[in-house]
Parts: sequence; structure tokens; C-alpha cells
Amino acid sequence: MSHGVVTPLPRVVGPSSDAFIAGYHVPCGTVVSVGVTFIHENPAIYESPDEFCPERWLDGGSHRVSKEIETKYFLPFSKGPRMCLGINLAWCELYLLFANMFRKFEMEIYETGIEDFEYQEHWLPVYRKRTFQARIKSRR
Ligand code: HEM
Repeated sequence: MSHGVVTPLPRVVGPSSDAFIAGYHVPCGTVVSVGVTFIHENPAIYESPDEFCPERWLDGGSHRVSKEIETKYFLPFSKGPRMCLGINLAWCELYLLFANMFRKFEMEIYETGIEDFEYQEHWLPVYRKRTFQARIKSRR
């Protein structure tokens, strides 16, 4: 599973009343946040989250993520009233971009291994290894 946006997406409880979140009393003024990485990488939610498995999103297959999980726990664009305003445009761009990239280029991972994706948990994932590199060749 992709990590999604790895910023805290903070919110402040209020403006004038406390909140109850998952049964916990959270006083007005408290900064709360969702760690998308830890939802997308939670094996209790997504089967084998570390595996590249595009079949999760293909209708009709045995690996298809249930609609309930997708609705509640798929958060690349956040959720709620301040979620991404550009979600529909972003999906159009993603389909166009990836379709064109895979059609026009051959790509292979270059000098990057799974060990480079190890991270320290500080609410957000903090990476300290090499950055991801790829070798790209035009198909023409
Ligand atoms: C893959 C592409 C994109 C991703 C993953 C993404 C993700 C996000 C996320 C996670 C937020 C919520 C931030 C928060 O909760 O504080 C956000 C907010 C926002 N996004 Fe995107 N976004 C994408 C593309 C776009 C595009 C193409 C547009 C506009 C053309 C856009 C416009 C906005 C706006 C205006 C907000 C603020 C909404 C608000 O605060 O009410 N985004 N985006």
C-alpha cells in the first residue's frame, strides 16, 4: 500500500466544545491528527500491506479490498469537510499520467532496495536511507 500523504493533516478540536473520538474524551483546543501511513500499512485493515498488489483495486478479483474498507480506510485524499478539493481532477491526472508513462517508457528500479524504505516512526515515517531511483528508457 502507498503511504499516502505523509504530513500530519492536523485539526483542532472545537471551536467551543469537546469531542469524543473512538470513545476518548478530547478537550476543546486539542490538536488531533491522522497518520495515514499507519492506516494504509495496518495488516488488520489491508492484507499484506507491504506487497505491491494492484489487484486490490480490480473489481471481481479475490484480492479486491471490500467497499467498506475502501470507504472507511483509504485516505490518500484525507476525509471529511477539509479533504482534498481536487480529488476528481487528481484521479483524471493520475490515470492520464500513468497510462502515458507506462506506454512511452520502460522503467526499472536502479540501486534501490527494500532496505531503503525502512523508516523510523515519529508519528510520521522518517526515511534516512537512499532516495528511490529508477532507470528510464524511451520505448521509441
Ligand atoms: C494525487 C494528487 C493529490 C493528492 C494525493 C492530494 C491530497 C490532499 C490531501 C491529503 C489534502 C488534505 C489536507 C488536509 O487534510 O489538511 C488535500 C487538500 C486539498 N487539495 Fe489535494 N491532493 C491532490 C491533488 C489535488 C489537486 C489536483 C487539486 C486542485 C487542482 C487539489 C486541491 C486541494 C485543495 C484546495 C485542498 C484543501 C482543501 C481544504 O482545506 O478545504 N489537490 N489534498
